[in-house]
Amino acid sequence: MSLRKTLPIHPGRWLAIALALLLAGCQMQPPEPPDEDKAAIDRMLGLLDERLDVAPLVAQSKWNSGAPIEAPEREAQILDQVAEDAEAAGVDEDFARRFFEKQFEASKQIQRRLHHQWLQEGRSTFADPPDLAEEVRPVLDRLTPQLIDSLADIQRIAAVEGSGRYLERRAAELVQDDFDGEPRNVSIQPLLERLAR
Ligand SMILES: C=C(O[C@@H]1C=C(C(=O)O)C=C[C@H]1O)C(=O)O
Repeated sequence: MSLRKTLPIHPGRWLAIALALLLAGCQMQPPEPPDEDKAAIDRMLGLLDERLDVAPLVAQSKWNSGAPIEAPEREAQILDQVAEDAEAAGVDEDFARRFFEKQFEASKQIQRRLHHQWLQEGRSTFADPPDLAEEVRPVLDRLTPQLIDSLADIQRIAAVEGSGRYLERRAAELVQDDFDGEPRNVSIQPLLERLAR
């Protein structure tokens, strides 16, 4: 039996079939946010990465001074400022609060892991540790208003289809994956909860 008989499709039909397949393929692609929303998400992820990078400096400074990793009065002070700035930027206060609480958690996770590691290694003090109050906390304080501006962007694009999926994918590229990426996951969690898939 010839091929022509087993597959009796008129040559002209192939074009229609190819077009139909192409269209079906397009519909199967998950939606992507517009470029400017992608840029806003990338900006947020860059800031999260910068904030996580500060944690080892905090850990060094506390290793030398013996200060506790948990500093609840410092967290409360940041949250007061956050509440004020969030209101001015039109960011939902509960969202901002939860977001920063997760950033504290991620930072403390890194600090605890490092202290644990240094304890195991029997590490002595660092020769030239950064000063927590004078050098390290000011870096975090400079990031806070930038993060709040970025939260305003995130809030604006929260309903954009595919924004959560895009953030998750880009986090793997733009945010450090130290300690098996656990601090990264903690830091992006409040954003993933907010953004549409
Ligand atoms: C970074 C510090 O350690 C912890 C984490 C904080 C943060 O991420 O901003 C704030 C206070 C501490 O509970 C610090 O003491 O400054």
